[in-house]
Amino acid sequence: MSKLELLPAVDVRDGQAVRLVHGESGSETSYGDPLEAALAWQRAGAEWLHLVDLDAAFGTGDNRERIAEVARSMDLKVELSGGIRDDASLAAALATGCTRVNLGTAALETPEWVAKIIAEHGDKIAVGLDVRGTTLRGRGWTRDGGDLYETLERLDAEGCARYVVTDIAKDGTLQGPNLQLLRDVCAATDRPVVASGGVSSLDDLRAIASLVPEGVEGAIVGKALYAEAFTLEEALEAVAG
Ligand SMILES: O=C(O)c1ccccc1N[C@@H]1O[C@H](COP(=O)(O)O)[C@@H](O)[C@H]1O
Repeated sequence: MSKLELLPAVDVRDGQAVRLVHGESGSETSYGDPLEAALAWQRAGAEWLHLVDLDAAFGTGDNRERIAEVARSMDLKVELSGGIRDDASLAAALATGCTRVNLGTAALETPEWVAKIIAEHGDKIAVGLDVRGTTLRGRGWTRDGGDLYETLERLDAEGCARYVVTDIAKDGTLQGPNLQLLRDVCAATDRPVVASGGVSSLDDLRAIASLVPEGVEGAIVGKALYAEAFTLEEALEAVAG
């Protein structure tokens, strides 16, 4: 079995590292300084950081300078998300030196622009497929944005390099990942899939790792790490191929 990549998450709202439940604004638990959180994951051996500007995703402002400071301070690979919806926000995101960006709303609302930047930037662009059931959600997960599988087919045809798949119903709940959704998405695309939402235990990570042969490449881990359900060192050991 190949190794599953782990991406500890640092979501930033109002300058603080936070975790949400179901991605709902107002459900924040704060975990302090985002740079300290990111450095802690790096010290623990992370190869990736999933860094999210939640205010930009919700349209309640942005944490652009704080996010850039975190991204630039890291020696590891950074996946940057939240509010990347036009040329200016994309340029600012790429200027942080991040390894790739992850687009949500733009893939639903401005498909021509997304097709153009996929053609220009290749695997520096991932698309976040944030779903309730099989309906995509954008604008801070507050607005419906079409059918998962129709959008996946379109993005595949445009050359999208990878997908970050989040089951909103699971996100931030510590109730376990939606393995069937991951299997279904992997069956519908030949592009790698990063799993997001619901991880609560090392067994959950082992279950996601069992889907590597089907196309799952990585897993984002948030609340379980902050809630100390396990350490990042234990998680990396659990999924080492
Ligand atoms: O990660 C979350 O908890 C989250 C909650 C609510 C909205 C967005 C969230 N996260 C990330 O934001 C991007 C979408 O941002 P945008 O639509 O491109 O502005 C999405 O990929 C999630 O990773």
